[in-house]
Amino acid sequence: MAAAARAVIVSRPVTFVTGNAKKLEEVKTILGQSIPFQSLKLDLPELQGEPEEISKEKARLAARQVNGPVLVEDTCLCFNALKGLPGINHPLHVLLIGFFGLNNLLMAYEDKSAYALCAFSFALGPNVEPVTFLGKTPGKIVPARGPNDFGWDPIFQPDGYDQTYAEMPKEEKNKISHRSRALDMVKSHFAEAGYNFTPSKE
Ligand SMILES: O=c1nc[nH]c2c1ncn2[C@H]1C[C@H](O)[C@@H](COP(=O)(O)OP(=O)(O)OP(=O)(O)O)O1
Ligand SMILES: [Mg+2]
Repeated sequence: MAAAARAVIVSRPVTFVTGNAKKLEEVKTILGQSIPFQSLKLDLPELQGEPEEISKEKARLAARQVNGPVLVEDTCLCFNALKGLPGINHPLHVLLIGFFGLNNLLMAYEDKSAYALCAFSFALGPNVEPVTFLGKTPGKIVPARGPNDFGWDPIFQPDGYDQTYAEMPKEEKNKISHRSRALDMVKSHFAEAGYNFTPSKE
């Protein structure tokens, strides 16, 4: 990718707004030193609607509160048998808390295929329209296998793998995950725009 003609100096670090420690851990690993950022937990509404719209509105709300550049993220599983439901922040997500609930939910359907969806939005500030990046990883829902320490990782087996997200080494998940695919687009966008953010002290 061609480097931006000139750097755009931004005198604030990027704030990644999340309350989810596991998500933050993955984002830190995936971004490494490529984008300096700090993290912050804010009490934002869990909006309903289309992924892009939910994500953009979350970024607008976050940018207003932070009064600076923000990155926000929403993730969900989408089942093809249910035409993409539950989707981001859908009330059906309570079923995901118990894998039994989820496996029962799909019991009636032959089609166990699903995709992990990640929406990142970046807003340069409170008065700048956010840009959104969607990352998707296709796979299927299986009975839980592997450590149970991050959401639905034990029940999602990406296509082309015989391990669930939970069973595979972290580096492997981070190579193919919905999150890393979306972050690749974020990185390209930052490189093209030539953003040069002031590193955080975190
Ligand atoms: O890679 C993942 N692998 C497995 N499970 C995951 C993943 N990523 C998110 N999850 C789970 C966490 C949460 O129970 C639900 C909705 O995620 P999501 O609404 O984006 O997260 P959240 O509300 O905890 O954090 P935030 O403060 O960033 O909105 O999916
Ligand atoms: Mg959330």
